[in-house]
Amino acid sequence: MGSLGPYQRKHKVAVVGSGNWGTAIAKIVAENTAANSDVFQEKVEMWVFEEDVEIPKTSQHYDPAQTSPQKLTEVINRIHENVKYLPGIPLPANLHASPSLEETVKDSTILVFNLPHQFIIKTCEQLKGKILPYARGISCIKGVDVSEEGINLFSETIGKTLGIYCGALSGANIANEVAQEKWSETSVAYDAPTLDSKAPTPQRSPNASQTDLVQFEHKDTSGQFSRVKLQALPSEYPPVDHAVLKTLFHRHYFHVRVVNDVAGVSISGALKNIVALAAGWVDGMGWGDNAKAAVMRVGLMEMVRFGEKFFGATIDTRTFTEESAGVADLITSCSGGRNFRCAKLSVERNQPIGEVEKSELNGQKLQGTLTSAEVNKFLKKQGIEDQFPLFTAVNRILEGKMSVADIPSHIER
Ligand SMILES: NC(=O)C1=CN([C@@H]2O[C@H](COP(=O)(O)OP(=O)(O)OC[C@H]3O[C@@H](n4cnc5c(N)ncnc54)[C@H](O)[C@@H]3O)[C@@H](O)[C@H]2O)C=CC1
Ligand SMILES: O=C(CO)COP(=O)(O)O
Repeated sequence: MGSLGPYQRKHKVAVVGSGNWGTAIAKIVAENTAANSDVFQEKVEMWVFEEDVEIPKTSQHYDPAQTSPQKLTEVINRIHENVKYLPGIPLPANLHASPSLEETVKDSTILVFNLPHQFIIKTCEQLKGKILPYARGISCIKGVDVSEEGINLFSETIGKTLGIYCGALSGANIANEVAQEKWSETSVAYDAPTLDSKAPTPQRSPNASQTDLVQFEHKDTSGQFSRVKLQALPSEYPPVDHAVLKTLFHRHYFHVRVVNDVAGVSISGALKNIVALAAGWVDGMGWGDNAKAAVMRVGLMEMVRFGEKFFGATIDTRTFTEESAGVADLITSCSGGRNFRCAKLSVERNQPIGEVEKSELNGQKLQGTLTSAEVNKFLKKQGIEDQFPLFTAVNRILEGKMSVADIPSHIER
């Protein structure tokens, strides 16, 4: 592609995570860095939580002479396929798998985080001090960092842990469909940090240098904001803005809309997983599409209520209905997502969902079960479980304290 224009340096992009969605997003990013080599270095590093794998007999790469298991990173780099988490999908040759977190992120200016949410905090702890201080992040994680004490978006948790700004990517994106290049949309949320001198007067810091940026970050359930100082990206690099992020993620089969509402995009991606469990159970009961639509209606209402209550000052509730990350993701997840499919099977087989997850997903992870427990713990602590009857019902069913048959009467209360 063209020249660097006024910029002397190109962005180096790393993807932290290589599961089903992690690998699909790494494929997109590597395709785009190759197609836009004026802005990005072509080679993309992808961190793999290393494990031994066997190439299945059904794969064109199966070799009967290979009798012992092989390292997943070596397989990906040799045959350009993630045989365990995204089988059958050819990966670009400029995507390199690495078992080392430190090597993966070295010198990277854009970090894409894409792991099941239960692993992100530990992974970020290991990244502390290993990244460029002016790097920028995008979290593709669907989950929220909830404890009894408070809620953080994972973009915020990543940002705080690493001292960087982090946005979010979320949408109606079943990974296998996106990897097969079937058309879909997504939402990228990025509210670029501003020069401190441009900050609203009450928040302006008298001691800030021209290179300091500030970000106003949701603080806690009181709706307060904390002021976070960030290192500005050196002027040798193209600024990480909506245009650059669109160039990084948009493909002819993956249409990106970039918005500012990081909270709305993240919250809907996390909470729809709880609703998808209920949709799967209801479907497993054979109750039909009307019943599933009822669960989705109440679920969407609770998603919006949760967002307004705990992220009221920052969230744009139109995100829930107008962006891919909102109702579109709810619909696709309640049609063919893993949470939906495993919940449905658990009713049909009368088997705990955790057992279905182990037997059906080959190491992929459900996010709804854990998110349900985490959100419930938080709601209980706030004393407002009754304002979220569907979320509460899902948690009680997972805990074995309520049956799926009780959902209609419970959500009508
Ligand atoms: N799969 C999908 O269709 C989509 C998933 N997402 C979201 O993307 C995020 C990542 O999901 P997937 O890539 O699908 O993951 P996945 O469900 O395929 O999970 C497996 C991944 O977890 C890794 N892992 C296992 N133990 C680990 C450990 N102790 N530490 C670090 N990593 C470990 C595995 O190596 C593997 O890469 C989730 O939050 C998910 O909700 C979002 C859109 C679509
Ligand atoms: O987030 C998804 C689709 O947008 C995938 O959901 P599952 O994790 O339930 O498969």
